[in-house]
Amino acid sequence: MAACERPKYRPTSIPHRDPGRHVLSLVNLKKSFGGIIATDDLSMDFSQGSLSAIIGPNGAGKTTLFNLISGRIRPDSGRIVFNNEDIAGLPATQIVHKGIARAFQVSSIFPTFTVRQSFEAAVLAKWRKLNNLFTPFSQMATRERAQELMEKVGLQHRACTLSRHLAHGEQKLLDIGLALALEPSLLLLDEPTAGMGPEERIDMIGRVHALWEREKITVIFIEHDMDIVFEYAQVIRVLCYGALLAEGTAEQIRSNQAVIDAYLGAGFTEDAA
Ligand SMILES: Nc1ncnc2c1ncn2[C@@H]1O[C@H](COP(=O)(O)OP(=O)(O)OP(=O)(O)O)[C@@H](O)[C@H]1O
Repeated sequence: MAACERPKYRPTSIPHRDPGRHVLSLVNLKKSFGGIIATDDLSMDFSQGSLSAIIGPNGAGKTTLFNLISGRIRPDSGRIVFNNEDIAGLPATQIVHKGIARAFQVSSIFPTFTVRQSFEAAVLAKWRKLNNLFTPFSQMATRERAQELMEKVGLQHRACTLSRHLAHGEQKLLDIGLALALEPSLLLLDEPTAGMGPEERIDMIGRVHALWEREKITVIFIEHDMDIVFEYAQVIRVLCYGALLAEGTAEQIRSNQAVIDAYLGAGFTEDAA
């Protein structure tokens, strides 16, 4: 892939405008680390119930963007409007409470738990947040909810397996399932197919797509696999040096000259044909 050069124009073209209700809007969001501008005056809107991808070269600011939305880091300036409320700078725990969950390596929190125990712990954590410490919880209800979540991500056959003994793809499913236990309306997925072979990737993104359809939640995923992005994302946003280079449908992004120049590379259109 071609190296990303700082965009001279910004953004070159935004042919796509999503007409749906915006569940999340980023307004002039900025974040720097010393002299590095990781998020460069980003503004973008995410429609409720959409499945969209964030792409861009290494160092483009994708992870930083997820860190900002999920409250892991605070922006220098700008707004993150979620369900009409500015959540910029709120602590991560409060943001989860408001309905944004991020699936990443949570399984490592429960390495000595079985899959069922991990789900039960996540369900209890969610319910404890909603009630007070002394609210009695039915073991049956916890078990049923954990079972439901395991089935949602297709891990019910691994209920008695220790989390750390799961295969790589199964760990990812556990991460996603544990994020779903938080009952989010917006789910952030950080490279759901990373480290997988071609067949496993298709299987994983197929599961993510099925979940998105069934749960009717908004999903934003970071992904490097262009075949997956172009096949599954309704809207694709391309970052380059922290700025929005372009946004649009697969067709629009594929043929966007600025994206080809900065990210996809000149050979891409011929390869795709
Ligand atoms: N905590 C930090 N301290 C200093 N610099 C950081 C920090 N986090 C990110 N950066 C820098 O900000 C820029 C954006 O990084 P980020 O990880 O968001 O990019 P990315 O698009 O997710 O990259 P990749 O695809 O490699 O994961 C990079 O130059 C990175 O080195």
